[in-house]
Formats: sequence, C-alpha cells, structure tokens
Amino acid sequence: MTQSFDAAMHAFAPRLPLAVGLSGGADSTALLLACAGRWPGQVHAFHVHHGLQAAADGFEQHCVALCARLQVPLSVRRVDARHASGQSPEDAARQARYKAFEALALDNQARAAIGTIALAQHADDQVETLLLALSRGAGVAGLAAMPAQWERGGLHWSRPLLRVAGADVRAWLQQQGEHWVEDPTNADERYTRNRIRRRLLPALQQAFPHFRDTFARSCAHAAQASELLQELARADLAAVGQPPRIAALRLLSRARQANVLRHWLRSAHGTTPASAQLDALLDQIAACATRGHRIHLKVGSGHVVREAGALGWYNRPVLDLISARDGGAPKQPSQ
Ligand SMILES: Nc1ncnc2c1ncn2[C@@H]1O[C@H](COP(=O)(O)OP(=O)(O)OP(=O)(O)O)[C@@H](O)[C@H]1O
Repeated sequence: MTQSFDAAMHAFAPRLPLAVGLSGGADSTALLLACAGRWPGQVHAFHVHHGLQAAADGFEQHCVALCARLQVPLSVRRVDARHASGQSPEDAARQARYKAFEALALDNQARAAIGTIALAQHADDQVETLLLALSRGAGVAGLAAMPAQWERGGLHWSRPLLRVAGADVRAWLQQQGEHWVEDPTNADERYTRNRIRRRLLPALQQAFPHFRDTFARSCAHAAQASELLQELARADLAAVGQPPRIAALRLLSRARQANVLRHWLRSAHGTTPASAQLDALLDQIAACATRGHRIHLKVGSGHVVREAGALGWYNRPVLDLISARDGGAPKQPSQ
C-alpha cells in the first residue's frame, strides 16, 4: 500500500537540523510545511536558482515568501547548468543541483551543521524513473530507480515521500490551504517524463491499481540484486587482478566476466561500456585461447587491448602515442 502523507512524515526520522530542497513546486512546498511544523527551529530550506527558464524568478520569490512566513532560514544558490555537454538539460540541472546542495550545506556549517537533506520525490516520480530506466534498457542498477536514503559528502540524504502517491501529496497541501508554483514545463509533452506522467500513469492506474506498490517492490528487488552484483564484482576483481588477467577471467562464467569487466571499466577508468561492446569483448576473451590472439576493441570512451596476458584500457590519444612510439600506424579497432 502506498503510505498516506501523514504516515510517511510520522515515519521520517532525519538527523536534525534538516534542510529541505525547496523548488517552490507542490511536493517540496508540502515537505517543507510538514517538516517546519514538526521540528520548529530545526529546519532550513535550500533553493537552487537554475536560471534555465523564465519562471525561475517566480520560484525563488515563492520560496522567499514561504520561508519568511514559516520563519525557516532559506539559502539560495544560483547555478548555470546550461553549458554541460553530452547530457540532457534535466540531468545537467540535477547534477548542478546536488553540487549546490552540498555547497549550501557547507556554507551553513557555521550556523548549523545540517544532518539531513530531504528531497520531495514521491511514488509517481519513482514509477516514472523506473519506466525511463526500462525505456533505456537499463540493468539492475537503473531498475532500482531512486533510493529512499543514502550517504554522500558527509551528509545523509532522504526522500521521505517516496512511497506516497503524488495526488496524496497535493491533496494534503490543498487541505492546508497552501499555494505553490506550477512548473510550466510539467505540461510540455516534448519531455519523455511528462509524457509518461500524463499518458502512461493514468493507463497504468486503470490496468494495475496497485502499480505504485508493486513497482516499488520490483525497484527494491533490483536494488538488492545490484548491491549483490557490486559485491561479487569487487571480489572477482580482486581475484582477476588489475589490470584483469585473461586466464583468470576465463575461469569465470560469461555473466561474471561481464559483471567484473563493467565494474573494472567504471571504477578504474570512469567509463561505461555499451552492452554490444561488452558482448564483443567477451567473445574475444572466449576466442582468446592462444597467446598470440590480439584484442583491440572500442569500449566505452576508450579502447581495450590485450597486453601480456592481461587487458589494458587506453584513451584513443594514448593509444596513438604508443603506436607512434612502436613505429606502426595505429591499428583500427574491431567494432
Ligand atoms: N530548484 C530547486 N531548488 C531546491 N530543491 C529542488 C529544486 N528542484 C528540485 N528540488 C528538489 O528535488 C526534488 C525533485 O525535483 P523534481 O524537479 O524532480 O521534483 P518536482 O516533482 O518538480 O517537485 P516539486 O513539486 O517540489 O518541484 C524536489 O521535490 C525538491 O525537493
């Protein structure tokens, strides 16, 4: 069962003082109101001004007025996420926002050491995130969607409304007679998330009335599976070594090879291989019975090559330098 707003707030046990990420929208306005009522004098609000849309000033003004009325200290930080490349504008804004929250928590250190940062995503946001992950063909880490709480940058982060239906958050806020600012881009169906919210969620509600709960259960299963795979990958990486030795990799099942290589590429080289690239690499490892067998594949943002019985990873410019040093024209990687 999705939780009621009151039950979710009752179960919420943050480290105080607490800061609420306040966008000025309905969800975070409701969260701030409930927190300020429950822990008077212990609640701060952080607002990030993205400068991305004309309405941004209106969001800030709402936050300033609301916090003044509730006597909640508000910290505002301006960010410019427009120039991030290779990312969707939403992802760039989210990343900039999380960095800004950390900076705001640090700025506040002198006044009050913030224990928890609370964000107001709810059960509908979680379903949207899961469906977006499915649409990308994500693995278990993506299908876990958003965690309800985590630690980062010395802070505890929490999403206390993650099991509350979006309509229940708004109904609670309306009962309080409180206003909020409607984000005009929420109605823009050029954004996939908005199409999911406006078209798919009502259809899901009809077909599977309990989809918020059952989908949340699947996310929790995926989160657990993802944690297990991480543990296995760390143990397997310790066994195959860094760089991974091919003979040791070949002792593992294909699924474990994929898991450990994905982990190695991410943790050691900050790159995520596409599924087809990883498949091609596993084929090469399987075919690699002879010492002379060459491996050279484009994987993630670089290239995996065979070097003295192990796998090496290079950025293209480094590989070109090595080829030039060894006197040969750079070989074309297999696709
Ligand atoms: N500009 C911002 N400043 C501070 N916090 C933010 C800002 N934007 C989002 N947040 C926080 O992150 C959460 C998720 O953001 P997102 O934009 O996905 O939510 P939303 O559904 O629009 O929520 P809301 O109705 O509160 O705006 C918000 O509920 C809020 O807690």
